[in-house]
Amino acid sequence: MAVLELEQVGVRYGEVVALDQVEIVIGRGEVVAVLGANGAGKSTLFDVLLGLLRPGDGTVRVFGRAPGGALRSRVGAMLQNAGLPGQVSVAELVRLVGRSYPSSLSVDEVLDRVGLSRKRDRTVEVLSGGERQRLLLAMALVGEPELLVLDEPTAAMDVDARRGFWERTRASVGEGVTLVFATHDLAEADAVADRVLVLQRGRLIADASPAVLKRQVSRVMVTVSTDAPHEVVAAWDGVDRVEEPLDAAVVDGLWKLHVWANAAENVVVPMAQAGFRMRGLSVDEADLEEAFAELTATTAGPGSPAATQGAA
Ligand SMILES: Nc1ncnc2c1ncn2[C@@H]1O[C@H](COP(=O)(O)OP(=O)(O)OP(=O)(O)O)[C@@H](O)[C@H]1O
Repeated sequence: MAVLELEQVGVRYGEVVALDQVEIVIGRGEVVAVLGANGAGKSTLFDVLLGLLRPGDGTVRVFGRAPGGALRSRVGAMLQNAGLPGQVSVAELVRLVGRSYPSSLSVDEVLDRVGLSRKRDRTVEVLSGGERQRLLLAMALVGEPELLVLDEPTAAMDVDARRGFWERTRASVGEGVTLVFATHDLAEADAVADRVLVLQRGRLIADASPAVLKRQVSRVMVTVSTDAPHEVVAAWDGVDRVEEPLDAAVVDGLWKLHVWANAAENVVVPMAQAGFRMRGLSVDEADLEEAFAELTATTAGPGSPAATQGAA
């Protein structure tokens, strides 16, 4: 049985379409990253999954039932800007949250897992931003949930803190626990998740493994001196764009081209097969973040052909 099932889910805030015909099925034990720019609909999606918001359209099922209610005992959540009481101690707060679950980890164990043991008797108000995040994670983990929903859990962390956070989270999440988290960072999604969902203005524009998504958005720039005409190269499959550097002279019947393509072989193989000459060949990988920003920026609205369906 699927852990999460969204069918044609739509949410509007007045004129703003926050989720638009979203279809997602997530199975037991999957680790899924939800990516998207600010305002893409990630938090709205999480509110819907947790039963905090009822969608205007479509249906949502969590463990086969409507979200919220009694299901809360099977779900651990860490929401953005969650309010925390300031005067209570770290250990007390985790203990209180643990009591709301039918079975829970011991407070000391969960604080150890998130690296907060030394702060157990401190009041919440004196914690640093990163420590608050770890406390929120402890609160999400204490009830041994089968589904863990984390909304931008590492937003306030530097690179080292992020690495530590994910090491602890992955170590704390047992076999069969389903983890869904939001992030702005494709590299983080790649490092942590088996599957990436990309939201853009409320629409799901990609649903794929990080490797497939990277291939989809990855670009290389091939630089080559050749006698292949610009327009011929531009017409090959997988080639996005061709530029001739303005300052490059024709030397020995060859001119320099910069070719952006989704793989170097899409340039080099047809060039060799057609018998064009190649000299000074070099290949540069496009930056992953840049390529991803391009995907979310250029993919048009409804019915976009760039949508990648099906986790590979
Ligand atoms: N309570 C609300 N009232 C009106 N509009 C809202 C409300 N909550 C969200 N929105 C709008 O819905 C859209 C989706 O917002 P949402 O918070 O889900 O995006 P997000 O992907 O989580 O963004 P961020 O990365 O900034 O957290 C945005 O345009 C946002 O302005």
